[in-house]
Amino acid sequence: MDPILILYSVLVALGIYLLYSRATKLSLNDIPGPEPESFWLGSLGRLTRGLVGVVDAAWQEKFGGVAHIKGPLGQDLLWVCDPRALQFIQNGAYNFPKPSERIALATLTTDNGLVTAEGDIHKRQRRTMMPAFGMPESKALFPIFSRCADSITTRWKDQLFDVAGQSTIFNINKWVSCATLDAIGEAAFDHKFGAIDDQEGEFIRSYQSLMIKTFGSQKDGRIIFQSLARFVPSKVLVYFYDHLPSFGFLRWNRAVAHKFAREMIANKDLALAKGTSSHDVMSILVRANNTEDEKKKLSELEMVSQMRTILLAGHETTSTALSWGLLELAKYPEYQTKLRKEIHDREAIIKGRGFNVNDLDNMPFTQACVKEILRLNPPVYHIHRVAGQDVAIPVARPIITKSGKEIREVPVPKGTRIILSIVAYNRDKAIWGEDAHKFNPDRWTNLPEKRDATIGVFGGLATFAGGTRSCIGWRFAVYEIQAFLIELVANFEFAPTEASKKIRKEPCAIMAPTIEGEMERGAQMPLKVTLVQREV
Ligand code: HEM
Repeated sequence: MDPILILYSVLVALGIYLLYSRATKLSLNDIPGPEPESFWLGSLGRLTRGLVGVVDAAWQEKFGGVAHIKGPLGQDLLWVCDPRALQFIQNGAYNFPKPSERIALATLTTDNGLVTAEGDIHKRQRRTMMPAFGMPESKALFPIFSRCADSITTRWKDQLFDVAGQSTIFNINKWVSCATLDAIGEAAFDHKFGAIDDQEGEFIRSYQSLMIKTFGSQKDGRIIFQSLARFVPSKVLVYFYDHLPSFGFLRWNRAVAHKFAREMIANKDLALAKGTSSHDVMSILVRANNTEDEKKKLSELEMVSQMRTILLAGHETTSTALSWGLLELAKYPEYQTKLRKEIHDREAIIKGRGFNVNDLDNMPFTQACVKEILRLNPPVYHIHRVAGQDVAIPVARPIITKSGKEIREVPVPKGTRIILSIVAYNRDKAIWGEDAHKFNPDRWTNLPEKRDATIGVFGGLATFAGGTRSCIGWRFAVYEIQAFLIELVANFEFAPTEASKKIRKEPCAIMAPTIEGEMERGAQMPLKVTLVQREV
């Protein structure tokens, strides 16, 4: 056969194949979205460096629940806050795994724990850990949380005793961060870190503002590298992160945390053998691991990883939520006064017994404040996933495509990186009302009966995510926030300061509070604190 004819036939066949696959291949091209700011960064510069929630709010206003955005070098990404789409992705978690480049990064922060596990390994780890995070186990921790919150009260009262007007400015974040580290130490490990007394100890320092120091203020090169990292094998990436100078602080944290975790697990094993094991999260986990069938057990590295996971996932998240919450209460004194009145009224009823979880049933405004705090300023504002295969993602509200079609399902090609916007969902006006961007705890008493889709594990909020990979420690966090709020608002009044007007919602995987131009000083939340005068 004539070779020229063969060549032509091959080229024609190839052309037909390319046309066919282009016509049948799923594409996001018809889905509306913002113009990229540049080819190099796409829209990710603004999204990852601007104040948390600002770009999300603009996209939600303009494009609704779904937007096709460009990443660095023209990559296609999907940004989602539509309730039905979030529900679909979170309920089918194993079809939407975490992107490999994100797992490589998370491995540096939590090793091979629950946060980085996928598929069957995740299922096995989660099953072993669940007994430690049930309702009764979490309720039992309430007195620990109250005690740790009280340790702030004692220190602040000491400091305010001699001050005129019994009032001064504290960096709330630092105090709350230390007390919540103590709380997680006792509740999760039956260990006293003593952070509130020694705020400069090695372990404490290795966790202070960890996320800001590691993920704050990302340079262009880092954003581009992080996007291209999807093409690099995970092992190479992990090696790379292990040697990159900008992750030096995180590596130090890892060394300190590993030493602590290994000692702790050895102690727990010993206590179990002697029959003196206690009720903290890790002891429950060690016990559960000892009774599991050999094949389902967690290895030593997995146990160490779970300790790091709990420390990381459970500490800065909760202290951040509390810091933002106290700022909102400072900005809205009428709600602060209402909350304090409910707490004092309840104190009068329980007559010095100390609060317990059952008291919360009779404190609706306190509960409303906690929900509103977690709604308005979710510490984890974005979640990252990848489409494991070609998929049509359903949406609650139809989308009008660029070509003018109305669609109820978004066609998403396999491999597409998806950003789940918790912060946008939590401020969706169709769900939370026209004042969704404002702190208003009263909204919880008159929310619309019917919502588009119930997502999340707490209050219909996306704050703790939902489905198979929802936050395992959400009850722990909610009780902790309740206990701290009750203690602090009962005893102190919070007011804004000149510096607090310059607070930024810093994007660094969590929404950290920093002061404009002072990011190198870490998380700051300077509020004026005044001792509440009480009858004796
Ligand atoms: C206000 C506090 C907290 C917030 C806002 C929060 C939020 C979240 C979110 C959004 C996720 C899902 C992340 C993803 O899938 O990419 C998550 C997962 C997780 N959280 Fe939390 N969390 C909080 C407190 C805690 C606490 C106190 C603990 C433990 C004591 C904890 C342990 C975990 C763990 C282990 C996971 C991974 C679950 C899995 O993948 O199966 N979190 N958290």
